[in-house]
Order: sequence, then structure tokens, then C-alpha cells
Amino acid sequence: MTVLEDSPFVRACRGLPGPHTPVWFMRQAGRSLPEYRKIREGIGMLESCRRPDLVTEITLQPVRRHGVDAAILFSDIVVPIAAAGIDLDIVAGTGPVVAAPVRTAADLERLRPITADDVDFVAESVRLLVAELGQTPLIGFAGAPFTLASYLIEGGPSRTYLKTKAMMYAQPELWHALLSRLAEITLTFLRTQVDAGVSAVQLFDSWAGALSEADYRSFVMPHSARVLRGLQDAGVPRIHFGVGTGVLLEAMGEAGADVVGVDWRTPLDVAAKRIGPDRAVQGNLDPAILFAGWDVVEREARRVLAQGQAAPGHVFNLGHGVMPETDPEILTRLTALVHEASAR
Ligand SMILES: Cc1c2[nH]c(c1CCC(=O)O)Cc1[nH]c(c(CCC(=O)O)c1C)Cc1[nH]c(c(CCC(=O)O)c1C)Cc1[nH]c(c(C)c1CCC(=O)O)C2
Repeated sequence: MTVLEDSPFVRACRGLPGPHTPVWFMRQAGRSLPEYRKIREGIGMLESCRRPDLVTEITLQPVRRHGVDAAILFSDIVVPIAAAGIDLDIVAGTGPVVAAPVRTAADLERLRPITADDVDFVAESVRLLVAELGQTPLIGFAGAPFTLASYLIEGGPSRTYLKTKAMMYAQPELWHALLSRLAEITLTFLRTQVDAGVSAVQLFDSWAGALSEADYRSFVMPHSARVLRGLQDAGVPRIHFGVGTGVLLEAMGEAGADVVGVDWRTPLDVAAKRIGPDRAVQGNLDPAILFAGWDVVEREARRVLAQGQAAPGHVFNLGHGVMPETDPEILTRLTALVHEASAR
């Protein structure tokens, strides 16, 4: 195993002091970078995720350009469910689209368990990256059972999660069977990445903010906890992130996270109080602020750094992913600002 324990990123995840506050950006690899748009020309998203040469190059692009403190594996949350036998595509500008949604017990048969061999291209990509990255940690990731289930049940992105919630309330047995299968797939996917050498993992429950705390605790948390607790002995920090999860932060920590990701709606000092003294926080500059001019970016980044002091460890990030229209030079400048302003 190659957990880079002395890196500023892993130290902050563990609540230990370091030379500066580490920073990386969700979706740092992607359409905001001209070199990404160029390399992806004529190659589908899923195909590019399955080619270790492309994965390696795309993952390294933002590390070279911005000097961020961590790389995140270039992949997608639907990669393991495609490997599990679900016919799906990632449509540019839309997101994952599932050919035949999963809505009945019979449909669930199409989602089979996976083994490490089904995602061997991911292990190969991680090995290549760890060799290239040297002292910069690589973050592995997966989608959490609820967020994955929402794509499978709705058939694509949704704003209301009507079919997802209808299944959750009306067919709790089918719901729990689906989420436990997704938890097993997710755990295998993350274990494969850990075994190949990632220094941390992030579990993305991007859409869990659609739920009340009570429903999150009874319908979702046991399955996410199965994934996070299943990695307890892996020795890597576990980050747990969602959008609009202000009321869920405590539960998302309790599910078995070392670091809780926070979006821009909850100030980090408030979040740290909710999450408690045993876990670090990650976040939470509003990605829209990057469009407001440098003076605003600087002021807001300093505010985020100050509020992050309330937690035992702080990993600077945006509150959600980099928007494709973002000027990449702002991200480079922001990375340098975070390093300078937090230098100890
Ligand atoms: C919900 C979700 C998905 N995928 C992911 C999530 C959780 C994170 C979040 O909340 O944003 C996770 C993800 N997807 C991608 C990464 C790469 C690593 C990184 O953060 O740099 C990560 C961590 C690449 C990608 N995944 C996708 C792209 C864009 C497709 C492209 O470049 O052709 C990238 C770079 C496609 C995708 N895949 C998904 C969406 C919503 C989209 C965007 C659709 C679009 O705007 O085109 C599902």
C-alpha cells in the first residue's frame, strides 16, 4: 500500500497539522481545460474511462497545470454499474442515461455483482498514476448507493427523484435489495482502487440532499455505512460528500467517514460543529464565485480558510464540481492563494 501519510492532503484528512491547507477541486479534470477537450476529441466518455493511457494523462493534466495537492482518478460513478452489466451511456451535457431503468425485482437481476477483474482497467490506471505522481496523493472514488440508485431507477438525471422516492416508500424490500447490491459493487470498486494504490477515497452521494435526515438514516445510511465501514481496515482516509446535505452532515460523518465534504450552503464552522471534533471537513467555495472576478474569489477563499479552522483538519475544495466554463487560470491562482494564505 502506498498511502502518502506525510503529504499535506492526507495529514489534513487525518486532522494533523501540515505546512499549508491542501487544495484540490472536484471535477478538476474536465472541460474547463483545453488540453482535456483536445485529448477527448472523438472519444466517448465511457471509452476514455476504460483506457489507462488516457485516464493517466487526463488525471495528470490538472496536477501539472494548477499544482493541486491531490489528483483524482479520471473515471465516472457509473463505470462500475456498466461493468455490472447495465446498458448505459454518458451523454455530453446531460450525464448518465440508462437504456432500461431498474424498477422491479426482475430488473434487479440485470445488476450482477462485480469482481476486481471486471474493472481491471481501473487498477491498471491507478498503478500507472501512482508511479507518475510521486509524492502527490491519488484519490479514488465511487458513487454512493443512493446516488447510483437514482440514475438506475430514473433512467437518467432527475430534479425531483420521484420514481426513486416512490420505490423507497412503496417497495422498501426491493429498495433495500437494490441498495445492498449497489453497496457490494461500490465496495469492490473502491477496494480495487485501494489495492492498486490510491491514498484516499471519496464516496460521492451527490444527490442525497433530496432526503430528510430521518429517511436518510433509515433508507440510505446503512448502505453507505456498509461501504465506508467495509474500508475501515484499508488504511486510507474516507471522504463522504453530497450536495445540499446541510441537515445530513452529522449522519454522513457517522456513516464512517474521516472527512465530510460540505457544499457552499453551510459555512465550514457551522458544519464542523454539526460533524463533531473527530472528523475533518472538505470544501466549500461556491463554484459560481469563480465567475465573479479575482477580488471576490480572494475574499471568499480567505473566508473559507478562516471558517475551516474550526475543524480538526480542512481540505480546501469547491462546494461542488468545477463548471465547464470556468477560466482555468483562476483555479491556478486560487491554488497558489490557498497555499500562501494558509502557510504555517
Ligand atoms: C453525479 C456524478 C456523475 N459523475 C460523478 C458524479 C459525482 C460528482 C458530482 O456530484 O458532480 C463523478 C465524476 N465524474 C467525473 C469525475 C472525474 C474526476 C474529477 O473530479 O476530475 C468524477 C469524480 C468525470 C466526468 N463525468 C462526466 C464528465 C463530462 C463529460 C465529458 O467531458 O464528455 C466528466 C469530465 C459526465 C457526467 N457524469 C455524471 C454527470 C452529472 C456528468 C456531467 C454531464 C455533463 O455535464 O456533460 C454523473
